[in-house]
Amino acid sequence: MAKRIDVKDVDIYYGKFHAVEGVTLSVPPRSVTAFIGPSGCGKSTVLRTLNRMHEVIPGARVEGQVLLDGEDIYAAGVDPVQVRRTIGMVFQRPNPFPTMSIRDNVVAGLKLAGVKNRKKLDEVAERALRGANLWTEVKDRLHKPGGGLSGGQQQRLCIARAIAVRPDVLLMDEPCSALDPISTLAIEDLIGELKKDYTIVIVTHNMQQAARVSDQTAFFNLAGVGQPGRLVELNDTEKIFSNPDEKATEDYISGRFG
Ligand SMILES: Nc1ncnc2c1ncn2[C@@H]1O[C@H](COP(=O)(O)OP(=O)(O)OP(=O)(O)O)[C@@H](O)[C@H]1O
Repeated sequence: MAKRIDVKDVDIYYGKFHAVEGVTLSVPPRSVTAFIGPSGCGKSTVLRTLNRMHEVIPGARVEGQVLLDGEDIYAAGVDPVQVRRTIGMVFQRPNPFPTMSIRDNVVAGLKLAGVKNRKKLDEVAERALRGANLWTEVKDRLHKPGGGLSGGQQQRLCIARAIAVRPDVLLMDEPCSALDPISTLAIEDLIGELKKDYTIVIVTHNMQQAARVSDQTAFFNLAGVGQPGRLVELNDTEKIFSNPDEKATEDYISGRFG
């Protein structure tokens, strides 16, 4: 079930380095939000704090609140592993387990959670692969290794793996940057389908992609070298790309900056 995300006054540090300052934003359920901005402004850093993935980086630290349907994911007693199951993530480079079968890749999370029933696992694998628009391409080779698929198929396999555990939110960190244009379009179409069921946040360097897939766009920027990244503007995607409120946004999207 798609849920709403509210980020409230979040600051993010890597050790002593203040990477991101004062970010407040909301992501409605069943919508796509794109994060855009120049390299190093903190897009991936903010994305990772939405499911506590930054905690795997030594020294990374967050101040502020991230609420999932009003519940603070950083509250005492909240299990980060559970948070990451509820808020799934797809990375820049497709990262299936290469020697594991396609079917086992998809249900890896469920198996880890102790689900053993073969029929149930087969059902989930089919549902997730259909959801990721990959079923017809792989249904006759489910027991072949995931590493044998094309890059675009591998990325859809990773999306299937993410949705197999029925998350509420899907985070995507430049999911098409390693893909060719045809595979990119397949993923973009898929994002359009998935937003009927999920809340989606996508980091992208490709502004046309942000314009094509997202409902709202967040533009991040740096005030200067060595300064923390900040959220400059969050608005409807149509407005960001036609008549943004901030001059810095307009300069960036019109190519006068970055
Ligand atoms: N693991 C890390 N350890 C230390 N500093 C980091 C780490 N990851 C990112 N940073 C720093 O935090 C800042 C924000 O980086 P981040 O990767 O979030 O930016 P980004 O906007 O996603 O950039 P890009 O578009 O190039 O991927 C940068 O100054 C970066 O060097």
